[in-house]
Amino acid sequence: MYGLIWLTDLRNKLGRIELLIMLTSALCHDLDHPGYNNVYQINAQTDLALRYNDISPLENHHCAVAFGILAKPECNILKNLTTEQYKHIRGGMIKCILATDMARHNEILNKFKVMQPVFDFTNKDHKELMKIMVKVSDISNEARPMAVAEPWLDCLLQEFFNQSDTEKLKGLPVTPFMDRDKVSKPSSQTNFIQFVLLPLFTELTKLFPCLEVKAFIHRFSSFIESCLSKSQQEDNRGFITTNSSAGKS
Ligand SMILES: Nc1nc2c(ncn2[C@@H]2O[C@H](COP(=O)(O)O)[C@@H](O)[C@H]2O)c(=O)[nH]1
Ligand SMILES: [Zn+2]
Repeated sequence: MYGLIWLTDLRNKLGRIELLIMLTSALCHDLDHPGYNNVYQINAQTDLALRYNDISPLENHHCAVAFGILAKPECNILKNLTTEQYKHIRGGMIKCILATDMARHNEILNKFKVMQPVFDFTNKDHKELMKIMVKVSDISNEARPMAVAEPWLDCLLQEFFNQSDTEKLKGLPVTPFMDRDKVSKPSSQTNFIQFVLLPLFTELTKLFPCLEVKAFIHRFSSFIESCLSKSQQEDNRGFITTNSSAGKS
């Protein structure tokens, strides 16, 4: 989120309170995540699903935990604000964190698409952008350099497989995109990139064309780096072979 705010120059387009809402939401949006998604929570009738009546149980929980932390005097970064400012920030954070429920992905993206052609940073209704920014920060692991992205992806797949294993064990419906017998790393990622990430990035880059070039250069430079390091390894191997054969002769 911090990087996105800089890349898109949002510091000069939104107010400081909006920036605070986005940064704090991004930081808190997955607090106390149990590693099992909403579908599991609902099917397994967990305490969270019962508490939140099956409505975005996880995101409601992350948000409640965030405000529980903020209520502690030693953690309350909002304590010097006015009641009005606090209410505004709380309302904004609740909207942004609840927007990270992937079941609402299309609803939120479609709303943003509609306002795209007439987007106005000063229009109150166009604060939808803040949700999009939090969502992009949440799911854009794949936009980072491969060396950073891949270990996180491995953790995500481990989390998926753990959930589907538990679903099988408990006789619950098995979430297909988490099933180790049905998905692989490439199949999972090509689908996610094609159907979720690209449509989201496409909309955001219409508003911030600078992202397209920067993201491309970033990806391209890491691709070049990996090619270079591969060719260097090959060179090194060649060097060792030449040397050892020279030694033999
Ligand atoms: N197959 C992939 N799914 C991904 C990836 N990045 C995110 N996601 C999905 O989004 C949710 C985000 O919700 P969260 O509450 O867990 O943050 C996550 O669970 C995945 O379902 C990805 O790179 N590949
Ligand atoms: Zn989440």
